Amino acid sequence: MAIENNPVEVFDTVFNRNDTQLSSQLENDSLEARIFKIIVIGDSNVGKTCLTYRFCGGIFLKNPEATIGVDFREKTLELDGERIKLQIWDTAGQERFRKSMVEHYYRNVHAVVFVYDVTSLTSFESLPEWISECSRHSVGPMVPRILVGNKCDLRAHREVPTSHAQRMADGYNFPLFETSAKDPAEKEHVDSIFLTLAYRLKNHKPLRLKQPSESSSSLLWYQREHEATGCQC
Ligand SMILES: Nc1nc2c(ncn2[C@@H]2O[C@H](COP(=O)(O)OP(=O)(O)OP(=O)(O)O)[C@@H](O)[C@H]2O)c(=O)[nH]1
Repeated sequence: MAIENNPVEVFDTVFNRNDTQLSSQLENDSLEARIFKIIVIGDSNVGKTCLTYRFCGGIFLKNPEATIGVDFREKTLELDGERIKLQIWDTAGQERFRKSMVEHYYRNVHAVVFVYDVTSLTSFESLPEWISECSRHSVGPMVPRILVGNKCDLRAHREVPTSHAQRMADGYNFPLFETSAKDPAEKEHVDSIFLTLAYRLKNHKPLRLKQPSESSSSLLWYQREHEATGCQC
């Protein structure tokens, strides 16, 4: 089955979880690969799922369903001759879908991507609350954070000027990216968000995460497909 045929099924079969087993499984098992956990946070509908799909699968999802709990995607990168995996936690923006998972989002996180929608002032104004939640969950100041304004393709509907976003980013001392998960011409820009984090994380200590078993893992299938077709950064 080609990934384009049914990407939601491919990713979600094994890796959409909203239970407490997930975290302990990830934390207790032995390390098979150097993995960094990156969480993607922000209001519902800002495009977190689409950004992670664009980065991990190279595609744009027109009609993604609201994330329930968390979805995982992984991407293997080769940086300066070193292989690392980014394990990207696409979190639920809706409060009712994130309640039971919040503790798990933040545990042992290596980097955080805060996303807002440039056509929604409300989503931008929510950022301080997302940033505070992150700090409330003891994410240390050394954990890299990035601010991402998504949906830049909707130029006529923009509500958040770059200058405002830059002021906020400077205030927090985070890098700011503005991009579009939808516009194929922005693919490289989307990649650069995660690559920026990857380079910063390269010298960090990796999480000890389990490599899922080959027989049951859609994720490994996905990775093998992409490695076979050379679809890696
Ligand atoms: N025009 C445009 N639409 C986008 C873009 N990114 C996402 N969308 C659309 O915005 C809607 C929400 O996208 P999602 O990726 O599901 O948003 P989310 O932040 O993951 O939402 P939750 O799972 O509810 O937290 C979908 O209809 C997408 O097709 C973009 O860059 N441009």
